[in-house]
Amino acid sequence: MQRLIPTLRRDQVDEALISVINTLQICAKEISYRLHQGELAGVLGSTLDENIQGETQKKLDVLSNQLLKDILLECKHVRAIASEEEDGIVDGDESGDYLVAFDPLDGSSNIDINSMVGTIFSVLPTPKDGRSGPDMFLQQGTQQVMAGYVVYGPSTMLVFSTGKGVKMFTLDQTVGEFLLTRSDITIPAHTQEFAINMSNQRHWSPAMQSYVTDLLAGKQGPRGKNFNMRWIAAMVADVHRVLCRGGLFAYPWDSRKPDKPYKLRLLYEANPMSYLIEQAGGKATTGLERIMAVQPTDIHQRVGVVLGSADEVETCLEYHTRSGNE
Ligand SMILES: O=P(O)(O)OC[C@H]1O[C@](O)(COP(=O)(O)O)[C@@H](O)[C@@H]1O
Ligand SMILES: [Mg+2]
Ligand SMILES: [Mg+2]
Repeated sequence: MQRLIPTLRRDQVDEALISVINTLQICAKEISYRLHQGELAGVLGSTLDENIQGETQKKLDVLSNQLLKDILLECKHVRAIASEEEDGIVDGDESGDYLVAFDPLDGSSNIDINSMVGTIFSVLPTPKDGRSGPDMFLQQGTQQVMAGYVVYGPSTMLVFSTGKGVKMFTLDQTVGEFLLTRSDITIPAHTQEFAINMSNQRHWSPAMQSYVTDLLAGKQGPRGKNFNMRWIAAMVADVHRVLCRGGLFAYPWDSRKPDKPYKLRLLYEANPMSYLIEQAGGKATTGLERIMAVQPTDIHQRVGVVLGSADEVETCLEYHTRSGNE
């Protein structure tokens, strides 16, 4: 089975980027080890702090963030990092060619129940126009040179793309190395499976409500087929399932908190996952436009997300278009 670094060299990935990916996989192994020790490592539970988004931080959110930050900033190719758990960006090496944005621990609510969580990352080129600070990160998702995630499940998997398809590596615990287990991932265009937090249904836009109502109507409804539903409550795990067997994943606009109508973050969650989904032949939209075409205006910005099997995403968009994209 192929090891990580030789696989990247075969794909002619540039050495600086290989070094960034290598740094990320070192962090992943460290986080994976702590997670698998679970309660024994004393890392479960919450802290008394909130992050910039007003969410209570879990001990593992803080620990994973610190690990990624410390190790990435030691890599001379990293110009700066931005994290869901940091107020602002943190500068690295002035001459670094890459910026790394990450969600250190995705699916935090799953930590204490020993369910799937992950780490999501996105690598952007350092702009050469003299920009500094957070502005460096305000690039469209189409500019990403690499994106991926680590899913800490029954096995730990590293899934990423450098623009040449999606590859999946599995951590071999016996030798401590990520080995290539699947490549050229392709998402089927059709699906009969969707993932959405149904408890928010009454807060969605009329278009989204009517789309999901028709899915639930099954064979007797306008879609003429039955759909299955799954919700792991960790985007990383739900998107992993979509990459493995197709499906539609959505966290759409909702009216619960008018000042915070979206849940998922553009830089740390939506863009990297969209990059993978598109690399695997799927589609990723906000409900209005391609996610990777959104021009970020703030590093912590949030967006609506509808992604997955191409034809199903298109169908969902038709409901939005018909209702005038309200
Ligand atoms: O609480 P809900 O509505 O099920 O939301 C789950 C969603 O929130 C998230 O957990 C947000 O990510 P964080 O855990 O990094 O804050 C997503 O991974 C997931 O899709
Ligand atoms: Mg997250
Ligand atoms: Mg998180």
